[in-house]
Amino acid sequence: MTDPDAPLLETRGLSKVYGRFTALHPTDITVRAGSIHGFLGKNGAGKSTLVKLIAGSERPTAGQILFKGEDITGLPLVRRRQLGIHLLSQHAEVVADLSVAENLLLPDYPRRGPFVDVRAMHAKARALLERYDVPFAVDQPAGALSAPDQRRLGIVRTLVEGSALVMLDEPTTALSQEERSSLFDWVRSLNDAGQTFVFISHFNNEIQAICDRATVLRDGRVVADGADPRAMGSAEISELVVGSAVDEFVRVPRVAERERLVVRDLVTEGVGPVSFSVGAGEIVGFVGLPGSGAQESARAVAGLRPVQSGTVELDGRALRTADVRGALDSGMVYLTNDRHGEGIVGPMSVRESLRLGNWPSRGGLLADGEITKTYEKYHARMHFRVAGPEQPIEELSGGNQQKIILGRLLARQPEVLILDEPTLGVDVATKEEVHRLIDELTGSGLAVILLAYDTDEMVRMVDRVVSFSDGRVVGELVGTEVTADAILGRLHHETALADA
Ligand SMILES: Nc1ncnc2c1ncn2[C@@H]1O[C@H](COP(=O)(O)OP(=O)(O)OP(=O)(O)O)[C@@H](O)[C@H]1O
Repeated sequence: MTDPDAPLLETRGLSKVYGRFTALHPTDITVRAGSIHGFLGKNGAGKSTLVKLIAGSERPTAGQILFKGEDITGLPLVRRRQLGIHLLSQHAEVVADLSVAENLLLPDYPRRGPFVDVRAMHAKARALLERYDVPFAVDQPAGALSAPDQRRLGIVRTLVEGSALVMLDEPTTALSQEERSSLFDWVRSLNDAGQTFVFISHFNNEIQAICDRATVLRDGRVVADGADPRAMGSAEISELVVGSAVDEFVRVPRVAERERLVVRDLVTEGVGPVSFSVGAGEIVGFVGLPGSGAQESARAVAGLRPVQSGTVELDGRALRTADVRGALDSGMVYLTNDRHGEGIVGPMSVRESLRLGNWPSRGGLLADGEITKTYEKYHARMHFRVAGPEQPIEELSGGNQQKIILGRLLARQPEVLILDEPTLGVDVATKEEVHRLIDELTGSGLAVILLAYDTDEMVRMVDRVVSFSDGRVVGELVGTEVTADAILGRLHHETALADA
C-alpha cells in the first residue's frame, strides 16, 4: 500500500529566471505518493515551467528538487526518467510512423541475433497493453490511432518504463467530452492501482473530476499548496486561480437582421452537400463529432480545404472557393485549433506577431506606430503575460500564444470570423474577456462560426447551433433550445436525428 502522506516529490525554493523575467519565484510544493495532483494557474503563471524543472528539461536558477527524499536537482533528464519521472506535453509523444509495438518497446526491441524479433516484440507489446487495459492492434502505425488513444499509448509507454510520477500538461486539449471522460476513467483506474499523477488543466470541472490535491500558482508564485479541489466550488477555484472573482460572461442572444455568409450545397472531400448561413452579428455554433463535417465545412468555407462543388456568398457576392487569399481579402478569417502547425512564427516578436500578414503601411512604408497601438490595445484586453512587446512569441506560454493569434485575427477587422477552439489553453479569466471581445464585435455586424468542444462555452456564446453528422447538416437549435443537454443530445443521437 502507498502511504497516503508520503511525499513523493518536494521542491524547496525552486525558481526559474529567464533573463530579467522571473517565470517562477522560489517555490515549495509537495506531491504525495498515490495522489492525482493538479497544477492550476492563469496563463503564464509558471505551471509548465514547474513541470519542466521537475522533469529535468529545464535547469532551475536556484533551489532543490527532492524525489523520495533524495536530492535530484543535479540529475539530467535521462536519469530522472530512469527514476520514473515523466512529463507528457499536450502533443501525444508517440512516433507516428512506428508501429504501436515499436513505440511501446523503443529502444529495447527483443532481438534474435542481429535482427529485431518481430513476433516476440508483438507478443510482448500485446501483453503490456492488456495489462493496462488498452486493446490496440500492435502492428498498426501509432499515427493511425485517435488522438486520445495516442495519449493513452504515450502514458502506457511511461508506465512500461516504470513510472513513479506521470505529469500530464493539458492532456485533454482537442478531445471531445466523451474522449475526456473515458481518459479520466482510465487515469483514475491507474491511480487506484497506486500510480501518482500531476495534471495541468484550465478546466475546473476536469480538476474536480480527478484531482485530490492541487497547487495553485499566480504570476510565478504558489498561492495554495495541497488544497482539495473536490471540496471547493468551481467559482471558488477560479477565484483562487485569478486572485479575484471571475465575472462570467453570458451573451444576450441576437437575431440576425440579414444574411452575411450563405453557403449552398458545398461538397468538400467526402463531406456534403451542406448548406447553411450566418447572419450579421450572429454567432452560429457548429456541433458534431470528429469527422462529422462540422470542422471540414468550416475549413472549406475559409478556403482551407479543396471544394468539389457548391457556392459561398458573402454579402451577396460569390467568393471563389478553395481560395485562402481570396477569402482573407474578403474579410473571412479562420482561427486554427493547431497553433503549432498553422499559427506561430517562432522568433517573431509578440508585437509584430499581432500584425503578421496584415502590416499597416503609410505612404508605402511600414507604420510602426500602428503596430505598437495594436499591441497596446490587445494587451489591455487580453492581459498577455509577456516580458515585453519585443519578446519572441515562441517563448510565451501556450495560452499566451493563443491570445496573440486571436488578437492577430481580430486586428484584421474581419467580416466573418471562424473560431476553431478559440479559448484552447486559455485561462478562466481570459476566456471571459475573449467572449466579451467577440460579443462586442458582433455588435457591429461581424458574423461568427464557433467550433468548441466545451459545451458550456457553446451555450454561453451562440445564438444558434447547426449540427453535423456523416458529412451532412442534420439539425438546428435556436434561441432557448440551445442548452448543454440539447447539444450533447445532438452529439449522441446524430443518426437518430438524421432520420428525423
Ligand atoms: N524560454 C523562455 N524565455 C523567456 N521567457 C519564458 C521562457 N519560457 C517561459 N517563459 C515565460 O515564463 C512564464 C511562465 O510560462 P509557463 O509556460 O510556465 O506558463 P503556464 O503557467 O504553463 O501557462 P499556460 O497556461 O499559458 O500554458 C511565461 O510568462 C513565459 O513567457
